[in-house]
Amino acid sequence: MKSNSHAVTTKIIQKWDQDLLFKILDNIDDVVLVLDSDTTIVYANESYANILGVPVYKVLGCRLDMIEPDALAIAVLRSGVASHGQSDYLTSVGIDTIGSAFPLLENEKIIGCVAIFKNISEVVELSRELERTKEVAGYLQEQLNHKNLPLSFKEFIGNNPHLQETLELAAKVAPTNSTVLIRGESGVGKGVLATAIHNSSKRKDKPLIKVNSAAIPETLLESELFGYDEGAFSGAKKGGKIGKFELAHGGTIFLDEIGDMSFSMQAKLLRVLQEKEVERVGGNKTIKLDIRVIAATNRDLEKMIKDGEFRSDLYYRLNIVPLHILPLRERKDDIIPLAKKFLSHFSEDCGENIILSPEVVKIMQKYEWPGNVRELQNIVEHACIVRTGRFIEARHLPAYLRPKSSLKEPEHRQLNPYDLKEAIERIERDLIAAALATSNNNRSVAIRQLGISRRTFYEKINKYNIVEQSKA
Ligand SMILES: Nc1ncnc2c1ncn2[C@@H]1O[C@H](COP(=O)(O)OP(=O)(O)OP(=O)(O)O)[C@@H](O)[C@H]1O
Repeated sequence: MKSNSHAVTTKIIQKWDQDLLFKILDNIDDVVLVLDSDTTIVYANESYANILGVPVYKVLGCRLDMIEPDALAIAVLRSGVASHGQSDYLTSVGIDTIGSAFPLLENEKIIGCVAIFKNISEVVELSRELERTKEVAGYLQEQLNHKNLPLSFKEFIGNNPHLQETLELAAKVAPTNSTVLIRGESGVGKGVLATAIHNSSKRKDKPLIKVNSAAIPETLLESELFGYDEGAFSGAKKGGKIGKFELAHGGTIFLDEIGDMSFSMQAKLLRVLQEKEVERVGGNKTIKLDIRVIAATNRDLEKMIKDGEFRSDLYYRLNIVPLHILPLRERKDDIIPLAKKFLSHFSEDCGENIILSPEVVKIMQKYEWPGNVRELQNIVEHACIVRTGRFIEARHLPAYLRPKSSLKEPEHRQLNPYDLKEAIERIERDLIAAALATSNNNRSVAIRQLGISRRTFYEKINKYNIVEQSKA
């Protein structure tokens, strides 16, 4: 079949000689390269010279393993196995290529290799541009998700759809004077949400007074909340003391941990909320109040009512607009954006761009976060302090978060700090993981940053078992 098609060609072209063949090869856009068995370049067409930027005669006779030791053609020459449609990065000239290579055999012996490939740097650049555009689109989408939310809500990080619903409802109720009850586990951001609501209300220029009912001893809570008059009790300050309710006049009072308030205190609080006036302890004057109430709790108030621990009348008074913030384990999509937000604070402080390694991303996504966002924030802060370079690695996390294998390592084998091979491997592994993390898992960008060939890159990610994460 092949000899037939050649026969037809020779009929059309009468003078079939080497010059003509070379002219044809020089006029095609793809690079054609012929190597002999020791990788010496025995033929290169004009396209190759164009890529290199030097005339062909300068490369003829040169050994490719000296110019481009990781080139696909060399691997084909050594293995004897042809390769088709394979992409390759030419480190010496900094271009991405795609092509094929096949060995030349004579008496079953490899005597050389032919490589045909094209420069796809423009395509790679376009795909990189596409990646960048996607990133921008993602960012704009994020902005759009927040489009209905007032500016003060931008501080509240989280794109989880359920969370967004909560934020939208919060934004709707914010400009009103309605009482809001924020529910959610400890550390989910109830305080942050209360601040966002206050800051987007008409009261934003007036005080937001926070009271943590669980942190104030029962005996002091009443006077803390309502204030006292001089001589109200032994040890009372001269001139009395203004209470938190009075302080919040014109603004908002945030009653945190409302479920931890004693039953008798609940009755006093209810009276103040109903009457909208307060009487200082030991005083006989009522003080009119203009306040907005935001309460929060991590307790199961409904169960507490059943158990006789929480007053149902106060519950109904507070539960006018309930807002529930999901625990972090139920909105895992928010973990990395939150971690990045905290990282950006530390990065700003130290003037460095601190980055999470892919392994850390994986660990964070897997973990259940019983302490919610507060725990995440603490862990990021801890890691930023103990890290030595720009990258946060698993070893910078608290021991309870680290994978067992990395904890066990020192027990099983004594690390020799002078073992050069091990040290180089460690650095290689860390750099590749870091390059992937910084490039958002864009392999081409990572390869370029690392300055290694695509093949070497793949060999190494297999060798070190580096697992890329979904884009953070
Ligand atoms: N969505 C969020 N965006 C940014 N920071 C957040 C977010 N949620 C929580 N945080 C941060 O996490 C920490 C804990 O938040 P916050 O105090 O509001 O939680 P909480 O639910 O009120 O906790 P507790 O019930 O223990 O009072 C704070 O430092 C806060 O800045």
